[in-house]
Amino acid sequence: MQNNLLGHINTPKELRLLNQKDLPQLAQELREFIINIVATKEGHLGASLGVVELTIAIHYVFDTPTDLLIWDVGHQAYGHKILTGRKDVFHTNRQLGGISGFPKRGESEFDAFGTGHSSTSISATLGMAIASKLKGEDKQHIAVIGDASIASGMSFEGLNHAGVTDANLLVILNDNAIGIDPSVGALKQYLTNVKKGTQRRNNIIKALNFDYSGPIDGHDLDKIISELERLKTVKGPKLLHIITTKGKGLKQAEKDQVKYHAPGKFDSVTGELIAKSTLELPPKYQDVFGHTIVELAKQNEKIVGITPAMPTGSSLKFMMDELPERAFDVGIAEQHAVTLAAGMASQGLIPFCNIYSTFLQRAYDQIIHDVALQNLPVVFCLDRAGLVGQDGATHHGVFDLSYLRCIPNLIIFAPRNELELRNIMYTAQLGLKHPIAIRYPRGRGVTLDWRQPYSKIEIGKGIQLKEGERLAILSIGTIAKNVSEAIEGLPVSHYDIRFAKPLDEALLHSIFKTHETIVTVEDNVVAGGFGSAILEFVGIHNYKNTIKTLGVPDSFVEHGSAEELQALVGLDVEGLNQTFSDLIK
Ligand SMILES: Cc1ncc(C[n+]2csc(CCOP(=O)(O)OP(=O)(O)O)c2C)c(N)n1
Ligand SMILES: CC(=O)[C@@H](O)[C@H](O)COP(=O)(O)O
Ligand SMILES: [Mg+2]
Repeated sequence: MQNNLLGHINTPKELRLLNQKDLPQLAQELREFIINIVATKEGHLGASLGVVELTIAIHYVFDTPTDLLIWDVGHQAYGHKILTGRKDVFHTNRQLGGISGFPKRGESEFDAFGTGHSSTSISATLGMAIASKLKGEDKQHIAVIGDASIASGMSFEGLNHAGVTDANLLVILNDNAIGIDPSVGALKQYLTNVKKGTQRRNNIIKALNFDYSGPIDGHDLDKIISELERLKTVKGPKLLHIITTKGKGLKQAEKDQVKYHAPGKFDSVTGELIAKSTLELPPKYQDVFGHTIVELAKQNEKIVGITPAMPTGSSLKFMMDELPERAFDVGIAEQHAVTLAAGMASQGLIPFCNIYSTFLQRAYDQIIHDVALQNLPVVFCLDRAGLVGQDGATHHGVFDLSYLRCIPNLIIFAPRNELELRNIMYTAQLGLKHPIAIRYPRGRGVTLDWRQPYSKIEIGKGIQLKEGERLAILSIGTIAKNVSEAIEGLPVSHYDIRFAKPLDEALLHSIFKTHETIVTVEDNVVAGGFGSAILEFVGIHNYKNTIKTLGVPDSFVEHGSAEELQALVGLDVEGLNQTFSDLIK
């Protein structure tokens, strides 16, 4: 047997020169390559390990990049990146200045479509197939989508459309029966029945006019290759159902698929996680949310919890474990999650709808039309607000203040620390007359002793944190920590305005009358965000003070650690200190 096949392969063209019998060895080498690098550099692991054979087979059979290949979400595309010219830079994956953790058009001609958010692949690939037809081009269009992502509404919109076209579209359903957390819903049950052969006659995919084949073993290279060769000759929309194991090839990753979705650092030989000491560290905001909702829900039976497919990430899992009948994982279905919450609120329940800030973008009309317009008191908990770090541009939660602030009826609050998060959750469940959005970041807070007695927060009230002269700094949310450190020793005032809406106008009037220069600080884009709200206030009241708005600039911020990215946009302690010091010179 030939040794070190991967070492000689940099492109799919070179891959296609291999003898098919050597491909299992290549699969083994590719797996080891991924494991070795992700073990130290971190990133998504299980999904890429599960599609190693599929990745090789697709590039072996199809003429990529002429044939167009789209990876849904894209967190499983590490093997694809390595086989398409990025092996030597793969160690820079997700790091500042390095390659992206997701497919990206600007990064490679093999990345036919940028992804990161799920369930876009069928629509995008169908669009490409229709474009090829109109342009008279003869090529293949392949979407690879997981069992959790295909259950999303957008995927069904794509399938529904594709089924009445003659588009040359191949959808490969990579069914490993898990998303990040175990897949949920009736479709999961349906797919299980298909696998058991009890659903042969009423095939949903066939009913949508697709040529359905499978299910086949997605780790059997010969089987996949021969099926892909056959499908290449079939006209119209086709769906190949393959069964794989998430984490395939690393024992621990196969066993604990949730943990090894993105495990952090681990031992590449044993697979054991490298434990970080969490002693004496403040809690994650997610865990504060998770424990607090359980505490509150035990006292208030109207409280329900909702997550679209992120129970572990959001820590709603704590409530799902303790109060399973009142906590709902609805799958990758942000739009449904929001309107479901609206329905519940219309009947007197108090839904805490926890959605990552970036994923809530998908449910924008539902927030306006179903929640705010009817003034239903849904409690939105927007996790991962601000710069999230290595997931990069697709995942930063830096738009929410802008996209929410223009919506009537909606209260928008950003806690400065864990206690504020607990207290606003406590306040919200006491009963609000409006919906509220509470935004907080990924990761740890600042307060070790965070389980303190609850106190009610007055809606629309900001607070002064430090008294100074001339310069007033107005911050919102957890960026207050950087501001506090940056102003140590400086004669400036610092206010935590807390509510982007409604603004504390009385406090603002007093600030504008006592300070010449005002600086706003937020970890949201400056366009339309908190600073813009202050500028609107200034315009309405005709203040002549000098105003400076600091935040994320009007461009997409790439990947890197959250600290590096904050520094990049001038929101780190040093950058803020420099700006403030210059202003009081
Ligand atoms: C719109 C959206 N919601 C949620 C997520 C978070 N997310 C990323 S991967 C994933 C699970 C995907 O599961 P599946 O499609 O089965 O792929 P697998 O990881 O099993 O390969 C989720 C929920 C996302 N990327 N996009
Ligand atoms: C691919 C994807 O969308 C998720 O896996 C995301 O990376 C999770 O982010 P957190 O690690 O912040 O939960
Ligand atoms: Mg899956």
